Amino acid sequence: MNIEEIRKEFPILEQKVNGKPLVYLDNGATAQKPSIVIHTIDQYYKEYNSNIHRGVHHLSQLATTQYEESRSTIQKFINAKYSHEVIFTTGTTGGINLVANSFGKQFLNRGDEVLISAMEHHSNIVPWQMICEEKGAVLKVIPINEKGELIYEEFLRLLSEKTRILAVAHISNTLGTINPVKKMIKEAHKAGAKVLIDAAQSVPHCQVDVQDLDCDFLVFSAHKMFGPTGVGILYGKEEMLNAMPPYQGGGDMIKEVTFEKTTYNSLPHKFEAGTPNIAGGIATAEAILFMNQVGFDFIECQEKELLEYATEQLLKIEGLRIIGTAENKASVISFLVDNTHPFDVGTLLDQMGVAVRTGHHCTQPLMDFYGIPGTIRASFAFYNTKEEVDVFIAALKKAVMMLS
Ligand SMILES: Cc1ncc(COP(=O)(O)O)c(CN[C@@H](CS)C(=O)O)c1O
Repeated sequence: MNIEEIRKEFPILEQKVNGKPLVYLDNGATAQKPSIVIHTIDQYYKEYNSNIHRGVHHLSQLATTQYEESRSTIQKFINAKYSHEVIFTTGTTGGINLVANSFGKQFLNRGDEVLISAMEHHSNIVPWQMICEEKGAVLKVIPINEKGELIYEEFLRLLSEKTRILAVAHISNTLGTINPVKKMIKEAHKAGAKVLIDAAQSVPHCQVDVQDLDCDFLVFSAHKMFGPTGVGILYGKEEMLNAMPPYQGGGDMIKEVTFEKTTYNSLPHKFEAGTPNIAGGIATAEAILFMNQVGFDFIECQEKELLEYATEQLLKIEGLRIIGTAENKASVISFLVDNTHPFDVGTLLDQMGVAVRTGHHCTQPLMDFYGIPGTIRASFAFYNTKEEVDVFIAALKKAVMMLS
């Protein structure tokens, strides 16, 4: 598919905002949905809505088959060894909380260390703070440099025999920095630590292969990769997930319940208590099949072009400073303009139909590092175009003029 054919698959891109064509540059917050994803959810509720794993009737069998086939599609998408290593969660946040609590309960003890980085999203900071407080473990933070890159020597220095788990973003949602996670995983394993990769911002943009990475856990959200909200995926190595206690109790996660004792279900259901977002889970597979149809060659090439072009045009604007200038970067640009506040710029851009995000992007410690309250962030997806970048730049120039 060429870019015109791709954009036709996203109905929302035809929308007007404040009378202007929508230019959607907030894909880091959530991506837009292709028609096949929308249709799949509509079709489920119209044709075979029922609960899964329990009913003997036709609709339940159909829904169960579709849901479990989605699990297999996800397994192949991230190249997991087994489909039961794919756990449906509520999102990246849900997945990290599951690992922090279950892994933490089983393997974290007083004086142990959890290692994260200074660029982490709050959902990869707060759950670890909570479990460290509960278990008397210590949270350590890998510092970054002014460009927004991890200081690798500091990472190696902070790793020790006390490090139980390393939890880092593959790609920063605020800076766009791509971290060298494969070699970090190798080093962490040498030190005896397990590794969780927050792949919320990488799965939508590049091929992620969990066996090649050799990570112990990897989490991401369907809504950032063109699927529905309320669905996330936790990948975990079979031996890790089998060694961890359930995270939530309820239906589906049990084998047998008596008032004296309950035995638990096997993987993946041990970690999937209660009725899930069935339609969302099924539609997630369609989002993946759509991405496969577009192809990562196109996705990575298109987004690289957009990043380079947008960066070049932004740097022509006087008083503009880009926050996050890593050598290895994804299509996320955070920036500030002298004598303006991000919120004001974002508001004026919205009046011109351009959707960006402003604020701390759930990375307040990162804002503290730069000594700023927040940034303006443009985050691109493969359906954005250079023409949209031109509209964005013209609107930004107008906004800056109005504010100065
Ligand atoms: C790196 C990273 N890690 C975790 C999350 C949380 O994803 P959830 O689907 O909300 O659970 C996000 C979501 N970042 C959004 C909302 S703050 C952004 O605008 O950048 C993320 O980018």
